Amino acid sequence: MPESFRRVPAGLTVRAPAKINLHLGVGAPRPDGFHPLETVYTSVGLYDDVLVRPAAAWSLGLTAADHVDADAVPLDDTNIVAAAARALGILHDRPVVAHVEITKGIPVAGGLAGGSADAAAALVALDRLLDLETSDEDLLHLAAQLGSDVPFALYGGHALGTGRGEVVTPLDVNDEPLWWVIVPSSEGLSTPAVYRHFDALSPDAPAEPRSAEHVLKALETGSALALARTLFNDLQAPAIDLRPELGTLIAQGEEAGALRGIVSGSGPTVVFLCGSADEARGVAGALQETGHTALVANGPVAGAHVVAPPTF
Ligand SMILES: C[C@@](CO)(OP(=O)(O)O)[C@H](O)COP(=O)(O)OP(=O)(O)OC[C@H]1O[C@@H](n2ccc(N)nc2=O)[C@H](O)[C@@H]1O
Ligand SMILES: Nc1ncnc2c1ncn2[C@@H]1O[C@H](COP(=O)(O)OP(=O)(O)O)[C@@H](O)[C@H]1O
Repeated sequence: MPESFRRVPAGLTVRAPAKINLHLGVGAPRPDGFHPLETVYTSVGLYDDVLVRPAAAWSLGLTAADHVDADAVPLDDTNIVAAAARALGILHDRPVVAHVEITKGIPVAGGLAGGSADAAAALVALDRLLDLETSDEDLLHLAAQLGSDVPFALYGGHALGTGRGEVVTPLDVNDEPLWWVIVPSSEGLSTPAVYRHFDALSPDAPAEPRSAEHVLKALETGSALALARTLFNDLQAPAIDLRPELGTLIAQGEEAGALRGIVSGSGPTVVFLCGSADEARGVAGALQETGHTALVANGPVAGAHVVAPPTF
């Protein structure tokens, strides 16, 4: 083929999902300030996309869905995507620059790990764009440096999280789709603030976090009802103490037919596990009638993955 017909790929898009903690056991803070966790992550079909294009200098743009507060996302060096680019640059000892466009479907500061999804997507996208050939081991290591939830966003599926959440073991369990109704709040909650409130409310928290055994057993059965009975979140009490209306919302969704409602991670998003797609649509409709944003999604879904072929 003549050289003039060879085209250089102009960009690619990597998609990464939101997470829900099916179990979130939190222990007393460690000497480094982080809390030891035993958590079961699951990924759900609510996504952020990260598009990267070759560029001579770094630039970052954002487009957001209606239910996402775009103003809450910094576009300067403090964006976690910029931190991901710096971390890759340090590893490979070269500048990592690109034009990056984030398209956010995951609510900000919602307990759904949206920033972590962006970081994971950016690691994969920039690695591909610049042909860095970063090993999986190095990608996971960089992900853990960027945030406790970032390694899981690379994996997706169902997984056990230990350490401060960054030690991720994929779970080979029943992959029957689970149907969720996701209800974001108009204002986010700060993760560190919710952990601090956990410490204030639970001064005698045991060093070892509560085991995830019940959720793990329920996941093996593939029964949404069995799983609903075992959902557990140690950060729910502090999140509801900070935002009492979340308790009312949980009761409202359960009355509307959800098997169970629970605060997602550090909140304030509330997620409802439903028995089927139809039941999820019914619960979402009932909550929408009372003025809530209610999104239907299923999972588990894949972690960070390329969705668009290179554009020419
Ligand atoms: C609570 C969880 C549950 O999955 O998720 P979100 O609900 O925020 O999405 C996670 O632990 C959030 O993980 P992530 O948001 O990546 O946290 P990081 O950036 O690592 O840490 C932010 C801050 O949260 C607190 N933190 C985080 C993780 C942990 N195991 N113990 C902590 O005490 C610390 O104050 C830390 O400075
Ligand atoms: N790409 C990003 N997307 C969202 N938030 C970001 C991003 N980069 C930095 N942030 C900051 O991180 C904070 C936590 O964001 P997020 O990951 O959405 O929360 P959570 O862990 O509760 O899901 C935000 O309030 C924002 O200030």
